[in-house]
Amino acid sequence: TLPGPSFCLGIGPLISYGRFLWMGIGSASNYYNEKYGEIVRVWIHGEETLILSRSSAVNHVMKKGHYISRFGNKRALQCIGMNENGIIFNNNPSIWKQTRPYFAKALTGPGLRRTLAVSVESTRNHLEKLLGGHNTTSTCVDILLFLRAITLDISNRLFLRVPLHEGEIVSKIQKYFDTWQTLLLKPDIFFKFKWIYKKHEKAAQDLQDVVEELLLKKQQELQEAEKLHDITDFATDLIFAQTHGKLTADNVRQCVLEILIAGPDTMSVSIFFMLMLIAQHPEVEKKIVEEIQAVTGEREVQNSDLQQLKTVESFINESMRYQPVVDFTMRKALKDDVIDGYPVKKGTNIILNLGRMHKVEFFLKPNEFNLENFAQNVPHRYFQPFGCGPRSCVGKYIAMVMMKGILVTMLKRYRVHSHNGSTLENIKNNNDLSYHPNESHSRLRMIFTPRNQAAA
Ligand code: HEM
Repeated sequence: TLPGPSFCLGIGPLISYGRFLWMGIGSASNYYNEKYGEIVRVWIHGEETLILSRSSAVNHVMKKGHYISRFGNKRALQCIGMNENGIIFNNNPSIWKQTRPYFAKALTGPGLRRTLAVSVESTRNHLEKLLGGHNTTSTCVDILLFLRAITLDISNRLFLRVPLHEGEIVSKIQKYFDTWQTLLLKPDIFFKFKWIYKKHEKAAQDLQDVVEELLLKKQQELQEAEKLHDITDFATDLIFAQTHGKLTADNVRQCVLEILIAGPDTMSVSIFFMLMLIAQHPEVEKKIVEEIQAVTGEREVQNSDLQQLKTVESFINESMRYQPVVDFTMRKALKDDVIDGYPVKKGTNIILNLGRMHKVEFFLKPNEFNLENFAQNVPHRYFQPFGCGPRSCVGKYIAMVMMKGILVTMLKRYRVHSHNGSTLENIKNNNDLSYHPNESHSRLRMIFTPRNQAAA
């Protein structure tokens, strides 16, 4: 039998579901793995749910073709437009199979090659806009807002290419994410009380409306253009697919929405954690800055440099391992199976607890932030921040390039410090749909000091 709390006349399922709603998905998963081991059976919404943090079990699920669906309340997914639309929580395998290739095309090949230059330019522009006019040695920056604006701008330049109001959209993306996180596992009864979830519905609708407007602008531009631009983009491909009846309008809008939120939801917080780790580990900063200087000198980072930025790469990997933003991923078994000797029924929900997996196996100093953890080659099965197999992160290559472009461009010019003595250990975090700082009470700030002035 599978380890985990006992059924006990239905009390076990009630308690475990309650724990997920109360603690958040990431925290509850860690609680159960810690208490019962690396393979645990609990219940969410009365459905059997496995929480896996043993690498053999996690890799089994990731690689097999019958775990290509996720789970979540259907009403919640309808409310945020993800039900059978888009890609991230599209639980209809045949529609998901139609949409994923559009993402794969945009996030690899020529798009991937342009990413570094676009990331550098966008980061430079934002740094100049925010800090350029200051003569003072240091500037206090609302860091998450800043990083979200950069990641949104990069995504827009790569995938949509229409003028947009960054501040307004960043705030709508955050509210959309909060809605997604709040509703995802709620019981059906919650949706019977419209007055309770009305504000969430509005938050989701607001972002959908903005994306609709952006798509209209894009369609207009395409109609007015005398010939197609040299570089086609994600949005253009989707609009053509809709014109040819291959994708519905709702699906196209949702795909554009998802490619725009993917960066601000994941990378901005990841880079924030990285900047905090740099601020807390001056010896690591020194190594990174020396490497950047040796490889790029006075010029901006280029694609041909990426292979040589080995310390930067180890630093990004170690940061994602030690302080992950995407701590787990959710799947559903579409067939009966056996995982690590345990029988698993079709329909079972699966949580792959990647963050914990990265701390319980293989690494030399699992509970420390230490670049030595990546000093030797790490076999893929022990380190999967983006997942692997058919439902892995389709943006994994582009995400690495964007993070390198943003970090290198910032660190070449600025030293970063935390504000008011905040450290990763003392800022409050939520570990629900993702692991991120709790921003409900105050905004997080960091101090940027120009390197030339810091040296003087
Ligand atoms: C630090 C950055 C990022 C991390 C750690 C991350 C991690 C992940 C993980 C763990 C998954 C689930 C994989 C699975 O179930 O096996 C995922 C899915 C996904 N990611 Fe990322 N991601 C990042 C950035 C991005 C970016 C920049 C994009 C696109 C611009 C992106 C697009 C997606 C999409 C579309 C999916 C859903 C794929 C599907 O369901 O078929 N991600 N990501």
